[in-house]
Amino acid sequence: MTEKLWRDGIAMYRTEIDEIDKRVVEVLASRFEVAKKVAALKRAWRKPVLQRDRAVQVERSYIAMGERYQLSEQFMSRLYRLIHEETCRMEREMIQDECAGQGN
Ligand SMILES: C=C(O[C@@H]1C=C(C(=O)O)C=C[C@H]1O)C(=O)O
Repeated sequence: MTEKLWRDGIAMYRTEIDEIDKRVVEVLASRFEVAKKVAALKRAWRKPVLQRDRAVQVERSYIAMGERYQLSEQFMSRLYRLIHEETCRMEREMIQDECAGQGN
């Protein structure tokens, strides 16, 4: 094995990882875009940002999806909670912005 084989091999895999990461960020951004629409609906209907039952249901579904790919329950749970926390933060920010815009 020469050093060049290592460098070519790792470079190839890292390019692959970089492309996948780009897709991960794009998918996350599109999820947050939908959450902005949810926030607009909640604002109109005066509903709370945090919907605990739904969050529990989605977390379970993350864990179940992860199982199919041998991803640990702990990882899937932490991943969803992180996404959920940021989604709620963004929804609240958006709802507050709209309130400010309407002079409330
Ligand atoms: C997107 C929503 O708002 C919040 C965010 C959720 C999520 O990111 O999965 C789930 C429930 C809510 O706490 C929603 O109510 O569906």
